[in-house]
Amino acid sequence: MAAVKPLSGKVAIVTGASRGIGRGIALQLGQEGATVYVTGRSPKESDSNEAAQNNLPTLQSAANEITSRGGKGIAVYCDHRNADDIARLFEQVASEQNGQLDILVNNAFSAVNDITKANGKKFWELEPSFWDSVNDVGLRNHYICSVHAARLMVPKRSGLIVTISSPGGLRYLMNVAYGVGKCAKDRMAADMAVELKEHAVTSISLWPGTVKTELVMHNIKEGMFEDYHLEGLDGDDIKNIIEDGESIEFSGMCVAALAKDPKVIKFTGRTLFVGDLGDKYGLVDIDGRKVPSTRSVKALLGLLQYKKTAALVPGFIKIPGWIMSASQSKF
Ligand SMILES: NC(=O)c1ccc[n+]([C@@H]2O[C@H](COP(=O)([O-])OP(=O)(O)OC[C@H]3O[C@@H](n4cnc5c(N)ncnc54)[C@H](O)[C@@H]3O)[C@@H](O)[C@H]2O)c1
Repeated sequence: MAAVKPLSGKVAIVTGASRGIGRGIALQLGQEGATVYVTGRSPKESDSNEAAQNNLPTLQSAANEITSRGGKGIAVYCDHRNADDIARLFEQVASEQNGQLDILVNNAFSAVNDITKANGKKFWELEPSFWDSVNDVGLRNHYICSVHAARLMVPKRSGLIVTISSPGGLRYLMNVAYGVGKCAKDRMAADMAVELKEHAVTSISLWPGTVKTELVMHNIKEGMFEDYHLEGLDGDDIKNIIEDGESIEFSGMCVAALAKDPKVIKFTGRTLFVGDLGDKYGLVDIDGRKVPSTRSVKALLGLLQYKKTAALVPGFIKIPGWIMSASQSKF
């Protein structure tokens, strides 16, 4: 008889899971046996056209792969810019799962291409609508999803809400709208934790490292990084960093490890780095590589292209989180 998988009987929603980090998280939760609702935009809208034209994966293929890995994948078309669509998604899950929702992963994001195209432009040189492109799906939608999820989780005194963020939450990165959105997500996860803790529901923010998603790999092939510049690095440096990045599934391994941890509430309110969770839970990426922490001095030097110095620094030396936080003090 096949062994029962650790997340068998658990119900998860992963938003924006047709491709990228959301897809990787959904696959890993499915592999551990969960029923996973994966969302993406309507097939009539640009997402699926983009997928078909650019040979990117589709939402239904994510659902099929979850099922083939031993979970149950359910594809739901939901435009996360639209509050009614979001409400319908949670109604569907509540009615099909008898009010049970164990895991919400706030991941959907609509601005990867707009941000790449905006490279080098100041906020006043972009249309004000750039904010909406980044933060309608990338922030507002996560708040709305969390409201609906908490309404299902609080009465059951159980649940895990993971919000996918990035180092843009700590300091200026790429552009103003991006950093403000990420900083707000970290704060949203922390403030939700204050109100959820007495109800035994966990809320954390998770920072992946650099991830070689299908879309950025496609964009590299299309030459979108040729004239790109970021923090003193040029397009070739950025391409190398992305190509050397972690797989879309490593964040998923971390979310699955958190979901399996009976003491996960001890992390509530915190912003966690995937590299640190890899160390804690003994995880390696699907290609067998160890993923460095965003706090690793060696990895940071490597990212800044000080490769010779990085080679001399032991991998276990990490910048304490409080120093990173204090270095960006508002006061
Ligand atoms: N890629 C990286 O290196 C990296 C690193 C750290 C953090 N992040 C963060 O991870 C998150 C996901 O990024 P990604 O790189 O995987 O993005 P992606 O563009 O590859 O995937 C985004 C997903 O969201 C979906 N989506 C977009 N608009 C939608 C809408 N209106 N309704 C429903 N679904 C919609 C897309 O279909 C897709 O499935 C973002 O918050 C990003 O900032 C990414």
